[in-house]
Formats: sequence, structure tokens, C-alpha cells
Amino acid sequence: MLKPGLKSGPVWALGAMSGTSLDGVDAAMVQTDGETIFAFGDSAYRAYSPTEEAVLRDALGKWPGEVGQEVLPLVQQAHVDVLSRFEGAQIVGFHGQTLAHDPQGRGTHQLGDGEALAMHLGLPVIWDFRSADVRLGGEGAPLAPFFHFACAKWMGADRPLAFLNLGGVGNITWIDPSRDRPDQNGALLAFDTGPANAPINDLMMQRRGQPCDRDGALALQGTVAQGALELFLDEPYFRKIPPKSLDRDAFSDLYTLVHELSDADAAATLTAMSAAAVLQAMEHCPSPPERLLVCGGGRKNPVMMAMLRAALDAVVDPVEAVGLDGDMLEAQAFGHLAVRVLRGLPTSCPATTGVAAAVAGGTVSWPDGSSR
Ligand SMILES: Nc1ncnc2c1ncn2[C@@H]1O[C@H](COP(=O)(O)OP(=O)(O)OP(=O)(O)O)[C@@H](O)[C@H]1O
Ligand SMILES: CC(=O)N[C@H]1[C@@H]2OC[C@@H](O2)[C@@H](O)[C@@H]1O[C@H](C)C(=O)O
Repeated sequence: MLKPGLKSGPVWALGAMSGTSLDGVDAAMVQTDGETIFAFGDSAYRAYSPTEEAVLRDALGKWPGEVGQEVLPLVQQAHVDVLSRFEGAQIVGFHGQTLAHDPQGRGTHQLGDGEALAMHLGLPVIWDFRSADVRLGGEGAPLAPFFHFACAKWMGADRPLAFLNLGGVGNITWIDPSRDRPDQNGALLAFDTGPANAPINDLMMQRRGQPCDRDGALALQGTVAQGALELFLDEPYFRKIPPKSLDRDAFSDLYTLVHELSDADAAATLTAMSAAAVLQAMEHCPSPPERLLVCGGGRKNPVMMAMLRAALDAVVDPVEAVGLDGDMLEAQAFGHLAVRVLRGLPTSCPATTGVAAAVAGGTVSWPDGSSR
């Protein structure tokens, strides 16, 4: 039985997301009934230390049973550190750390123990958001689109628009805000665009021992290798009809294309590849979005943003232009989705993950140790 406050009406949900770029855990409060956003609240960030990041990097591609014993406690502690800073949360949406994603094969793996977290925090924790979708034939990603739909309503959008998340991987959500519900036919189309920051981060780590190309400073000094860019765009993924999703390192073979290049030219070329992948994505949208609202760390890379603006026939703005927080959108998304799971509302549908029918994924764990 749900407590009366959780059954209906707005709930303060605390969402936590640790993304594929392995930089740390974002956490943010959102007041929502799972459909309408009522308010946004506090947020916090807990960076992974270089040592922690190296441990996670080493665990990438691993499935349950293959992961070293030190990895789960690391992920749990990072979440406890950041989630303990909040007051007033009624439920928690806990994404976990994606280590591997192979929806047509072994499934999808988000490391994290929601049961332990619920007992520790004394709050209901909703987690394992992606598995049910994958079991039912979906991609299990992206899942933020149902939240993007709520954001479009929150900002009063009346024309088709798109949210673009530039994290480790990029994903886009095309939205027709005239529809009433996100799972209604024609309301959404969503899919992963291609690599975004992950290859740039990997390059920076290998060549410079730095976590990212801050402000695109290195890419700015380089020249894009057109030949490498064209070979990259030959990748069949770009012509595949969505929904479709990617593992963090799905295209890692293609980065041999930049091996011979100078550091600056390689950074410029990888940045251009991420932007070009977004241009390819436009072909799949039901109608060209007039406006692209960009969230995720890539929006802070001026070279990436300039390349997008040059390539796209759309207004390209960071989500801050409409009053949203581009660093916290995904954390807020998993707070919002947590309320949907709790209330049995769908979190994905054929147009967002390719799942056969709308599905409410996620496990609910209670502070007494029980789960459903
Ligand atoms: N000032 C900046 N200049 C260039 N790149 C930046 C800057 N700030 C952040 N980034 C990039 O953004 C990344 C973090 O993005 P974000 O937090 O959106 O990723 P994520 O949530 O881990 O990924 P995903 O959405 O794929 O799960 C950093 O690793 C870095 O590559
Ligand atoms: C399997 C997985 O964790 N996928 C992430 C990743 O990071 C970006 C992109 O690839 C997206 O598909 C997804 O995250 C966002 C939050 C989503 O599910 O909407």
C-alpha cells in the first residue's frame, strides 16, 4: 500500500544519474506527479575521483558476475555521499552506473543496489529502470524522453522541438507538444544519435592525461580530417531507422581513424564526428525541429556548439535558454520517472525504445528491505 502522499498529487522526487562519461553523480529534486512538473528543487554533484574513474573505466563492458568486488561499493558510496545532502525527498530515482549495454544480446547493465540504498536512506528507491523494456524487446534507452515531453509542456512549447543530450553518448528526443500524453502516437520519437563526449574524453586521457577537452580548447586549434569524417559517416548505424541505442564504446573501432592525427586535429575531428552524427539524426525526425534544446556537458563545448549551429537548419540553444538546468536534466528525469514507475505509468513506448507496447519499467524497493 502506498502512503497517501505517494498515491496521487505532486511528490518531491530526488533523481540520481551517473552517466557514461564517468565524471560523477548528478542529483536533483523535482516536484512532479509523474505527468506534470510542478517545481524544480536543489541539485548537487559528486565527482568521481581520478582513482574511482579509473576503476569504473576498467569495469566498462562487464556484466553481472564479471565486475570486481570493489566497484559496487564505490558506486553505492558515491550515491550515498550526494543523496544524503538533500532534505525533503519523498522518493529516490536511482539510475545506477551503466557498464554495458547490448539490448539485442546480453541485455543492459546498470550497476547499483537499490535495495541497499533504500534501507540506507530510509526512502523508497526506484531503480533498474531499463531491464523490463529490454526484456520486452525494447532498446532500454533512451528513457529521458518521457521527461523531455513533460519539460516541453512545462515550458509551454506549442511547436515541434527537440531535446539533444550531449553526454558520453548523444541522444535526441523529437516532441510534438500538441499531444496530451508522451505515449500517444506521434508525441515522441527518440534515439541515440551517436558518440558525443566519450571519444573526446578518451582521446584527452590517452594523449594528455586530462579528463576532457575543456571548452573545446584543443579542438579549436585543430583542423577536421574530412576523410576520417566521411568514413565515420559510412557507419550503417546512421541510416538505421530509430528507435536505436548505443553502448558507450560502440564505435571505438572507428577512432583508429584519428590515430595518425595530431592531438589538435584528432580532437577537432572527433568533435566534428559528434556534431555530424546529430545532423544525421535530423533525417529521422518526423518533421525538422525548429529548435534544438541542448543539455549535457557537450553544450559547454563552444566548438561542438558552433559545429552544430553551422550544420543544422534550426535554432540551437542550451536548455538554460528556456530556464532548465542542462547539467541536471537527466537526474531530474530519473526523479520524474521514479514517480511514474511508482504509479504504474509507462516510462517508454514503441517510439522511444522500440518496445512492443508502452511499459512501466523499474523496481521499487522500500526502506524495510522489500521490493516489487
Ligand atoms: N566546459 C566543457 N568543455 C568541454 N566539454 C565539457 C565541458 N563541460 C563538460 N564537458 C563534457 O561533458 C561531459 C559530461 O557530460 P554529462 O555529464 O552530460 O555526461 P553523462 O551524463 O556522464 O553522459 P550520458 O548522458 O551519456 O549518460 C564531460 O565528461 C566532458 O566531456
Ligand atoms: C544504456 C545507457 O545508460 N544509455 C544512456 C547513455 O547516455 C546517453 C544515451 O546513452 C542514453 O541512451 C542513455 O541515457 C539517457 C539518460 C537516457 O536514457 O535517456
